[in-house]
Amino acid sequence: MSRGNDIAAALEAHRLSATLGATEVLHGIDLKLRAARWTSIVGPNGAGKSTLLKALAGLLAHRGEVRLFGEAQQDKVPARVRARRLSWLGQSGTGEGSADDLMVYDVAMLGRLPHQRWLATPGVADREAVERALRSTQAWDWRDRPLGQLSGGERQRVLLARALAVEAEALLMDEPLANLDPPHQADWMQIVRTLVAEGRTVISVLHELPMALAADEMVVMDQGRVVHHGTCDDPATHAALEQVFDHRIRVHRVAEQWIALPR
Ligand SMILES: Nc1ncnc2c1ncn2[C@@H]1O[C@H](COP(=O)(O)OP(=O)(O)OP(=O)(O)O)[C@@H](O)[C@H]1O
Repeated sequence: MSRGNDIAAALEAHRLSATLGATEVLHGIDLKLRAARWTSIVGPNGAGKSTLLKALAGLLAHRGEVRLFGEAQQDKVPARVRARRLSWLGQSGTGEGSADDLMVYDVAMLGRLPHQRWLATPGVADREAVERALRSTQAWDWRDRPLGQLSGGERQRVLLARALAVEAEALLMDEPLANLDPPHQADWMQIVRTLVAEGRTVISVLHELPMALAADEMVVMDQGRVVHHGTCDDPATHAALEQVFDHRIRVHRVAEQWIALPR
């Protein structure tokens, strides 16, 4: 179920379906994701979370409609304008191999491309945005190292910095915590809270349920459908979460946060 219609939406899906190979993996999804909120998307392996995120980001052919801040792709919004409004962090290791020879600084600077004129050199605003982003993920000290020489978690922090450097209104992240150690997971959550406090919208696919439950809202998926969309402190959201994981987990309140324990 989607939440009410009286809210400012950052992203909306109407009857969204997607087919991969010969298989339909998203089946007519209707969804309205609030602006200036952090929404987590959760569900079992193969539920369609990454596919939904890619379709919302405009990275995947689909049927139905996706609206970004009220504008449909069919409205012919120029790609560069869209790229300034929506930033994407894909699953770790997918599509990044070709960046291995690039220096960390240059990888983060790629996030500024939507702001730069064709073949123009980066300006002061670009350099400042990149430094802010690399410092916020504690990757600044590696700025002169090639991406390919970093560990999985270090690399993830650089790719997060690239996504932050866009300074977009909406950030879509697919498993952003992959490879991050607990302190950097906590840092990621702090970064997300700061972004949301600035009025930005964050949508993240997460397997780490306690982190996912720290979001404002949760979209619970199963078998290519959204089976629930609600706030993270709503008992109905916890019930939906337990249901899609076959009641193999249970949501508890511990030290003023929600956690999910195996049962
Ligand atoms: N290229 C493809 N061709 C056919 N089916 C695909 C293809 N890619 C993915 N799928 C299927 O689409 C479904 C949804 O995949 P998706 O990656 O969106 O799931 P997910 O919820 O993100 O899973 P996970 O938690 O394992 O990352 C899965 O059943 C998957 O096997």
